[in-house]
Amino acid sequence: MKNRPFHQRLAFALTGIATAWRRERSLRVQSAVAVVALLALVLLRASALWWAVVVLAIAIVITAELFNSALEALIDHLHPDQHPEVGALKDMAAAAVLVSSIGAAVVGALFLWSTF
Ligand SMILES: Nc1ncnc2c1ncn2[C@@H]1O[C@H](COP(=O)(O)OP(=O)(O)OP(=O)(O)O)[C@@H](O)[C@H]1O
Repeated sequence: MKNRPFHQRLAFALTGIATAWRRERSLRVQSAVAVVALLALVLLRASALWWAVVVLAIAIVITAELFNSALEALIDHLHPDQHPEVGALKDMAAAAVLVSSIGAAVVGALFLWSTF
């Protein structure tokens, strides 16, 4: 059913996060790195602008990982057999996580470089 109330759609999204958290080790590792980055912002008294950039970088990585996980689950469900196109699709989805992670690493390096 379309156009459900906001609280129901929020519950669906939170369930999605919980499912990905249980299934995906990568998401748990990325979240741990994100917590370390946020702690660094607190300890090094980062400016509001750095908070905004780092939080955005974290959100992009987590979002890419959630899409990657959802796409992998969908592909495996619809097409459990081996196929070169399935491999290519999964590799492209994984590339999205890699690109966003490199961007986040650059943001982290620039923050540390500008602080010390
Ligand atoms: N059904 C398939 N057919 C062909 N190649 C596949 C298939 N499933 C996976 N592969 C190939 O094997 C690689 C690893 O696949 P897998 O599903 O384990 O992804 P992963 O990146 O290890 O998953 P995760 O992101 O959860 O760690 C893929 O990148 C892809 O190249």
